[in-house]
Amino acid sequence: MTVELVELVKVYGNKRVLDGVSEKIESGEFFVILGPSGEGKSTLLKIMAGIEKPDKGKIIVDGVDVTNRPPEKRNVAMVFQNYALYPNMTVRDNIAFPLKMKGEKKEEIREKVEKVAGLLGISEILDKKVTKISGGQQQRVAIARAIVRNPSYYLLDEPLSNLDARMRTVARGELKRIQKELRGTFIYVTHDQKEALSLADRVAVLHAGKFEQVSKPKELYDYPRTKWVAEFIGDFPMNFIPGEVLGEDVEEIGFRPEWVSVGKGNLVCSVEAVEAVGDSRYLICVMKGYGVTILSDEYYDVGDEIKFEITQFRKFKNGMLKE
Ligand SMILES: Nc1ncnc2c1ncn2[C@@H]1O[C@H](COP(=O)(O)OP(=O)(O)OP(=O)(O)O)[C@@H](O)[C@H]1O
Repeated sequence: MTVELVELVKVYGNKRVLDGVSEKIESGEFFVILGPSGEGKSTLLKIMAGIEKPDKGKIIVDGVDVTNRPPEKRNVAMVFQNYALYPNMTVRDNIAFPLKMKGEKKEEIREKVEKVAGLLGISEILDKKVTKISGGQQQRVAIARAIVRNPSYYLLDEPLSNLDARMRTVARGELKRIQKELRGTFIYVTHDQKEALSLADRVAVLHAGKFEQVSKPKELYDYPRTKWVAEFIGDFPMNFIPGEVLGEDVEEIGFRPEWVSVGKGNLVCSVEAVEAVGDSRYLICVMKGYGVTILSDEYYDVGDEIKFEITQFRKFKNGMLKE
């Protein structure tokens, strides 16, 4: 199902949390909404769910205006950060619950629950109480319960945030697989840019009440449309220096820490701090009075002077990519 956001506006008190958000989310797309805390991601998701009403704008699902429909009339699956399972029930009964509420037949329920449990790899624990399974398993039960109704679209609000770092990486891969198998339209909210880049078909960066950029992950990383996006995406922000420092006739030059070749070239900087990540080192340096971070495979120490050249860069003017 396609989900169309049309000029959505939401105001709380005197704060315009959403200030005209528009985008068409395609059927079967894994669409990630990314932004720092407090930018209105959850508000946007709640509007899509029908829990909150927009002050202006519309939500169109497969051509039908659902803006004024309550959640139960939208056939939408929701998985939130603080999913609540029914603690006194088994895994099976938790997953079956929404189907029972709909009055489906016992045999049908059984079939559907077993199918979705297989998809999520929790068939073995169906008859355990949810209080007797791990956090990661509980997370899957919550996802299973949300998807068992075969909804039109899926809304996920940081559903992996309760897992530890390693489990999260595994769970991401699984979620992507499930989405492909279901051919579902997944709309996923996170503040974690790594998560966004690894999961999404397209990422929408929410900033100042608008989608500042909607792009495929690689394009978002390589061609950020604004300086704000360039600094928000990446383990380290993109470096910015005035164009004239490099002899370029443009206001600012932006380059990522890895868009350099260290040990050659005619630029020189001095190392102020070193941050090791795996096999590589981020060298936090000063060049002609400007702070730059560059990635190096070689070992350098604080105080070293190093030569480098920039292998690719982007031009920016007034905070916008100039192309
Ligand atoms: N019901 C409400 N009443 C008043 N203000 C609200 C309400 N819900 C959210 N806000 C405010 O709207 C802004 C956006 O909140 P929202 O939860 O949507 O952000 P978020 O991007 O999801 O952040 P986080 O990642 O921290 O959850 C915040 O400033 C928040 O305080």
